[in-house]
Formats: sequence, structure tokens, C-alpha cells
Amino acid sequence: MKLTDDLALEVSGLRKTYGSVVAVDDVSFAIRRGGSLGLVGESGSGKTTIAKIILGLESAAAGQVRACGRDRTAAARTLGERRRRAREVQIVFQDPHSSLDPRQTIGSMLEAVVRLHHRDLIAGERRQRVMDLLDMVGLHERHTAALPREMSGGQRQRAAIARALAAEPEVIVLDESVAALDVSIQAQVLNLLADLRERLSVTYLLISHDLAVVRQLTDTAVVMCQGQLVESGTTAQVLDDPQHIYTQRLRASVPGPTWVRRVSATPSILDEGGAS
Ligand SMILES: Nc1ncnc2c1ncn2[C@@H]1O[C@H](COP(=O)(O)OP(=O)(O)OP(=O)(O)O)[C@@H](O)[C@H]1O
Repeated sequence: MKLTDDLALEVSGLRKTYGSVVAVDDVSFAIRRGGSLGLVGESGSGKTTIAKIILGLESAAAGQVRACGRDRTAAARTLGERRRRAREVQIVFQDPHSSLDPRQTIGSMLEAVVRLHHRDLIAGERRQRVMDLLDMVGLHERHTAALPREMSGGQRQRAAIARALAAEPEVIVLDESVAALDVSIQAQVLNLLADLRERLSVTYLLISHDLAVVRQLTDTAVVMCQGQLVESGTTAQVLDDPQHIYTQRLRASVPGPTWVRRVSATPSILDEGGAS
């Protein structure tokens, strides 16, 4: 794969094993600056492992990860390097309950991140930045004093998005970020994410098993099956005209507004007896 500077994120030949399990097997994809790519696949296909390697939470056995043209495959050696990498890629997890510190108010959490990444700002400017971040995600000044448990699930996820934005990252990894929310709240947060992408030109890597979410938020998609990338293309191509049998089964197994039942209930869409 050609590595170029107008790409926000590039993953090439990535491999990760856990003992005898090959979690990620020679996976390559790229996202242009401001683009949004959906990483699709059923549970255990290797999606979160890829996210962890991109974030530096796991090391790869082979392959390369680059963000904004800079290699980040090897562990960061200095604090400055870790901070710079954090400004390149941030993550929003599925469950803000466990990803937010339960003892820290939303305001102090955001101010700490602003302070870490914008050391030149004075106190008043930092406070203003926190207000701006809250406003960007549809929260209010009163939420600065709130603890995570005093907020609704949707508000907590908005706070987690604000925390990611506080670093002004080039790329945000959204790892099942709306999966735990009620459907109506999920729609609001999806709209917020779409608006933010448009306003900030931020790049998304969206990890989801929910094809409707992938359709709404991404313009390209890759499909993972048992650690391998089996299909890639524009989101419309992949979802409307899937070429690989796995993607076809994945699509057929997802109930949606226009869902037609084509497969019987099965623990895995890979079970031969499961699809009919
Ligand atoms: N820390 C670990 N130790 C051992 N095996 C692991 C570890 N993390 C992941 N795996 C294995 O690697 C494979 C890929 O897991 P991964 O969590 O990346 O999949 P996923 O597609 O993100 O699934 P899910 O949507 O359920 O999170 C699975 O077989 C999983 O059991």
C-alpha cells in the first residue's frame, strides 16, 4: 500500500496473535483526511484489536500503523510523543459509564484534557474552551459540575465525545459508541457525530456491528471475518451489493426497518447450517 500524507490513517499488513488465536491477519486499509470508514464484522472478528493497536494499547506482531503520515507502530518512547499521538487519534468507547472517571466532574475532566494538550492557554481561556466543547456536543454550562452518574446515558456519551474533541484530534475511533444507547438517543448522538464531522473535518474510524449505523456515518467500509479483511469499498457498494458471501450473510442476519428474514437464528453467521 502506498503511504501518502493526505491520508489521516493507514493500516498495512497488520497482524496480531493471542497464543494460537490469530486475532488480526494481514489487514490493510486507509482513510483520507476528513473521511469516515466503517469497520464491520461480527463479534470476535478482530475489530477492537485493530482499534487497540491504533491507539497504542496493544502492540502488533507485524505490519504498520500511520496517522497523519507518521508511524505509530512502535510504542511511544517519550511523554511528548505520547501526547502528540493522542492529538492525532482519540477514541470514544461503547460504555461511557466505565470510560469516564466516576469521581471527576465533567468540567474538571475536560479542563484536565485541555490543559494537557494546550499548555499555552491561561485559566480563563481553558474555561472558555471547556464551555465551547460542551456547546459543541449539546451539553450546558450546568454540566460542568455534574458527575457522570448524575447524567443520562446520552449525556455521558456526549461528554465522552467532548473529551475526545478536547485534544483536537485528526482521527476519532468510535468503537460501538452508540451501541449501548436507546434507539431515540442513539439517533441524536449519530446526528451529532455527523454534524461534528462536517463542522470540524475530523476523520472517523467507526467500529460497529450495526449496518444502519455504518450506513449513516461512513463513506467507505471494510468487512472483517475471523481476523481477515474480506471485502472493502464504498459503504453503498459494500452494504447494497456485497460481493463476499460473509458480507451477504452479515447483511441478511441484521434486522432493520426493511428487514426480510432470510436466515434462521444461529450463534454465528459462519455456521454452514445457520444460513439457509
Ligand atoms: N486479550 C486477549 N487475550 C486473548 N484473546 C483475545 C484478547 N483480545 C481479543 N482476543 C481474541 O481475539 C479475537 C478478536 O477479538 P476482538 O475483540 O478484536 O473482536 P471484535 O470483532 O472487536 O469483537 P467484539 O465486537 O465482540 O468486541 C477473538 O477471538 C478474541 O477472543
